[in-house]
Amino acid sequence: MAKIGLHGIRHAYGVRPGRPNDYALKEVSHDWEDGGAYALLGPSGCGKTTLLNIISGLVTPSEGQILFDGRDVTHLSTEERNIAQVFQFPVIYDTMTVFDNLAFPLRNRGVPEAEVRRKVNEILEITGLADRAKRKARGLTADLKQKISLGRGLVRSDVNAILFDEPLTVIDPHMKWQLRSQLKMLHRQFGFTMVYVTHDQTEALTFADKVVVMYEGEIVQIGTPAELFERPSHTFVGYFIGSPGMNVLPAQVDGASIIVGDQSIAIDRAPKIAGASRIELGIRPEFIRLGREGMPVTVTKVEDIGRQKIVRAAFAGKPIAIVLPEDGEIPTDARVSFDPQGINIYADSWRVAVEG
Ligand SMILES: Nc1ncnc2c1ncn2[C@@H]1O[C@H](COP(=O)(O)OP(=O)(O)OP(=O)(O)O)[C@@H](O)[C@H]1O
Repeated sequence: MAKIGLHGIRHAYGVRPGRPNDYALKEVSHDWEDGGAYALLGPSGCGKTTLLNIISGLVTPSEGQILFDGRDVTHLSTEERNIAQVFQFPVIYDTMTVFDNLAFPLRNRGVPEAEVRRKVNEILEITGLADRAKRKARGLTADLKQKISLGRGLVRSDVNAILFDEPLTVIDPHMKWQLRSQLKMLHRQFGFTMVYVTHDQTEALTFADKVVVMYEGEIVQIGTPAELFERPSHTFVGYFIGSPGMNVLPAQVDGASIIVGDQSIAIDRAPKIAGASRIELGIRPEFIRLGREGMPVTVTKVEDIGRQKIVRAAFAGKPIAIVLPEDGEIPTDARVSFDPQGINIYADSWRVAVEG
């Protein structure tokens, strides 16, 4: 397994890019730890596959360098980079048995047959394919075929990294959870460096130690699921992670107070906002207290979602969401207060530090 270094990577599909928006991938400079499980998360078109393909060698970046354990691999092929890949749709040999499909990447590299059998049997158990080992892949369901693809990605222990591009798209919803947990377990067991592309936050948050959130060709935050929840670096992260997402309200700063509409909210210290043209206050629905004290709010709708209620309301003329426990009370003259722990200030969409 390898540490992956991305140094000044940018990529444009068109020739002679000029403006920042000509780049499908804007500047990326990060080191990804050896043995880390990373998820690339973001909406369609934000550049996830482009970045994954740059790591695998399917795309050569317009600018920058990729290092595996310090060695420059920017111009090496996927094969030379020694990477395993699992794509959205199964890539398997229909005429081979399940066993032979799994054995293929090992036999291809001259692994001794006894070792091939040991390793393939292990993967057959993990993927739940053992009872179908002798069957031809042809005629199996899409689910099972994709399990073979996953197994082929996992069967080699000598790869530098395993890359997954939305691998569970064709998998039945109830089996997705099971496979995700198996991948996580395998990661713990073998310490593979894994990069997993998805646009599904649940998938990213359950699979990865570190989630890389992308937006419009940029990495906007790399963090643990807890960091993304508690301290979103960019308003997009707040909006994209969580259900419902973070409330983002237009605001103004007056010393150590944040003004939203006609309400003033005291914070610990004045935030650093010099030169910013747009200030926003971000607060997750879980950090708003609804009761009889605090600032006025007008409740517009209550949605029951099992163990919790989502209250939709108007605050200072803007719609907000509040999460309450199932038995949470909603007074007639409802008021809200914001938990200071949950307040984030954004200047031009980026979270700002509060001056110390
Ligand atoms: N081969 C290509 N030629 C030209 N433009 C491309 C090519 N591949 C991707 N793009 C563009 O680059 C941008 C990023 O695409 P990319 O496929 O990396 O995003 P993504 O986040 O993986 O999206 P999705 O989840 O839909 O696969 C998009 O605007 C896309 O249209």
